[in-house]
Amino acid sequence: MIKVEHVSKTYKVFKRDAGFQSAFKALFHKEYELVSALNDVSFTIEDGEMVGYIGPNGAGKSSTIKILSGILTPEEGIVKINGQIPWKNRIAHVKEIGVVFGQRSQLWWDVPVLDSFQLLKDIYSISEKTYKDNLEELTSLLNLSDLLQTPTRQLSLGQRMRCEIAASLLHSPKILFLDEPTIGLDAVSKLAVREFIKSLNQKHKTTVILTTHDMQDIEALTNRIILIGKGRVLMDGTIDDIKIHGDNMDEAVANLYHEYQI
Ligand SMILES: Nc1ncnc2c1ncn2[C@@H]1O[C@H](COP(=O)(O)OP(=O)(O)OP(=O)(O)O)[C@@H](O)[C@H]1O
Repeated sequence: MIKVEHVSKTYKVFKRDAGFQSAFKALFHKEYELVSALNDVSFTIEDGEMVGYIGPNGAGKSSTIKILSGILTPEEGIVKINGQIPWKNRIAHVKEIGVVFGQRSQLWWDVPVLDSFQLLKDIYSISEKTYKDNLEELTSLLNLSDLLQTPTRQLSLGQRMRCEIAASLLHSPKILFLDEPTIGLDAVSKLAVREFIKSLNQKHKTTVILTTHDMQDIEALTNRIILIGKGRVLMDGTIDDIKIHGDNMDEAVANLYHEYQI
């Protein structure tokens, strides 16, 4: 179970105007401003749920995922994931979660994908049997057999994303965080990724939290949606609760953003 209670996160940002003069001044006198990313965010997600976490650019989605995965520490509030505090019990926690950031890679760029998988096996202390079984299943479901010997840098975006998803699941995590997993993918690759996530949730009861701007992803995968804007949870409901705001999902979500002025 994921329990998020009254979480707030503020970034301290170094403030500097453009230009040489200002760069020189900044050597002696640094000015900072505070950017509020999350403001009193609370929600609970049960085991095996698939939840869409949506909101406009800068709403606080990635910050939430980073806090849930233990990369960031909030100033206020508490998060418990299967009884553990992500940023405190980091080693135990990372064994429970898989994370895919669509815009970043967790694979080593210059080595064949299989070598990255082997490294992850060692990092996560995955047993020989679990590794073999998972690799076999993921290779077959994500159609990886022709990609495993290829260095990551030579893969197309869609090929890489399938490998990233496999990499995040080698250690059989109970929870999967997906931050824009289909960004930039063509229609065929998007469908393949969606189908895989759906079957993963059905077969292994993996809890999935999905952030995306792609409303087709949301419709295909989730029923529950948490809408966040300007760092606050504005709505926690179903696809139907969203759909009543427009003729289709994109329009409904745009209308909601407009209504909430986010
Ligand atoms: N490392 C950082 N340093 C300073 N400010 C940051 C940092 N990361 C995020 N922010 C700010 O925090 C706020 C929330 O950002 P966040 O990346 O969580 O939003 P998001 O909902 O994931 O956005 P997007 O849909 O554009 O990816 C924004 O105002 C952003 O500018």
